[in-house]
Amino acid sequence: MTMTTTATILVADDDRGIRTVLSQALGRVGYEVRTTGNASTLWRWVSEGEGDLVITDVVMPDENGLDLLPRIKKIRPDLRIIVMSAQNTLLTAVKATQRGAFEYMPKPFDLKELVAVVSRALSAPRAASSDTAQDDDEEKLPLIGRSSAMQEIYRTLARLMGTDLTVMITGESGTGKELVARALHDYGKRRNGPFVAINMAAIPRELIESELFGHEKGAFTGATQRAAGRFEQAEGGTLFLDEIGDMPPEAQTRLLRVLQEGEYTTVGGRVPIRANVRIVAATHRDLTQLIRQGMFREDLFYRLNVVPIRLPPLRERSEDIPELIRHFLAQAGAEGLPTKTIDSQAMERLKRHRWPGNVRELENLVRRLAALYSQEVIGIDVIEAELAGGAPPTDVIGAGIEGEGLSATVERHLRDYFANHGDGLPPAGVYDRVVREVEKPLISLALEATRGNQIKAAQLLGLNRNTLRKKIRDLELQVSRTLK
Ligand SMILES: Nc1ncnc2c1ncn2[C@@H]1O[C@H](COP(=O)(O)OP(=O)(O)OP(=O)(O)O)[C@@H](O)[C@H]1O
Repeated sequence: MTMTTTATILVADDDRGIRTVLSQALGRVGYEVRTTGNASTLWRWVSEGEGDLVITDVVMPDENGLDLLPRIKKIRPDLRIIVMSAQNTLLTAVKATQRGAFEYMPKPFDLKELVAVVSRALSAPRAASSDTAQDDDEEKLPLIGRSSAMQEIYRTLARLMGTDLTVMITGESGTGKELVARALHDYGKRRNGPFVAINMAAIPRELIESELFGHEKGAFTGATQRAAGRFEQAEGGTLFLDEIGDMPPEAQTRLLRVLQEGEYTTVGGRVPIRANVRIVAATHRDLTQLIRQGMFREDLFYRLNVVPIRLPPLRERSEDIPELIRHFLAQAGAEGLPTKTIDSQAMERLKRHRWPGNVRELENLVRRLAALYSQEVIGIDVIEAELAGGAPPTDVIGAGIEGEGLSATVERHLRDYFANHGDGLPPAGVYDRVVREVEKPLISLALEATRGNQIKAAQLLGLNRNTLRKKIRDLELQVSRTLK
């Protein structure tokens, strides 16, 4: 390591406690430390050419630290800046990185880690900083939640922004893996290229290779013309391989070759094609167990697992639930459904729920609340009834919860719904709204059971294939990529 011990560090934070702690910790390692509680003093020091490194807070009385970043970078492009913030959203992490921060540290942080980051920042080579993206203040946050688990994820995402590293996202179903994959793309350097997703569990196994790599005319029966694969479609962008644990062995071997050699051939083709895609993979399965069972190639795992991101189940970050609920209620409101709030007792109950279906389950519940209940404030009774109704389904239609038939369950829901409107009537269009509520899970489950095979799903449902296709479109079910 270079001689960094005489470096001067400028610290700006309006919290005196933090200033003291940082002074002590950094002073102990031998740095010189100057602290201030406001942005203007920091700016003065920087513009006078002082300091070798800046550590700044975001929210300060006179100015937002993030707004200071571009100005500092302009006059002193080489000055390293570490941003610390208790305002912990993905946007803060991303903005800090976009505006040229060396590192972003969500508060509270580990002092040892901060000291390590400082030392890295001072010794890192002064390369031209990565191109900064346009930043859009009004941008909608794609990921909600400020739990420490989510903050760690934002931090990783911010770090990955300037890279093309392969990422493996693991987590239970509905924890937001696809959303994270999209954020990696949308905030990364390939954001102007395509984002292409493919779900291994939703495509018949025998078609996966040709879906991924494309095929030549005549490569197999039915291949009447050349078709581009997802690798080709994702050229210059990101390829999201969802449910990678379901990839058949031959496709695994082919994928491994692409990752090793950077080239692939189409099914039936001979000429190697250079691949220019960033790979993000995801799975809810335990890949190490699949490796042990001989169902997943270990060498492929290591090629994919360059940067692992583990999304924790919702029950491990229940402090995020109120914010997620507000977000989904607002979303429902923006779609024209009545706006609602949840009272505190109901909220507590929701925070205690185990959420086996994670954020997706929560999102669906909030949508039901917005669509099916007339009261503006949702109380504990409604929540209890809803959570009971979401109990695992039994295997026979007609034998629903508490021994009552499906029809009886539906009737009970509808009775409540009508009753909730007292003497008035619910908003017009009840028929379509209710039928949709039933159709959506039914079709979704049928597709899941047939691994996304629409012909089989149509047979199972007893529907004409075209009718099924239309319903999938109308209900906005995503089939080829993710089974919702
Ligand atoms: N942190 C979050 N903030 C806002 N919405 C979220 C968050 N996490 C998940 N969601 C929403 O929950 C739903 C499920 O997320 P997503 O499809 O990304 O999960 P997944 O882990 O990929 O699920 P699966 O493994 O079943 O494919 C989506 O509608 C997504 O928008």
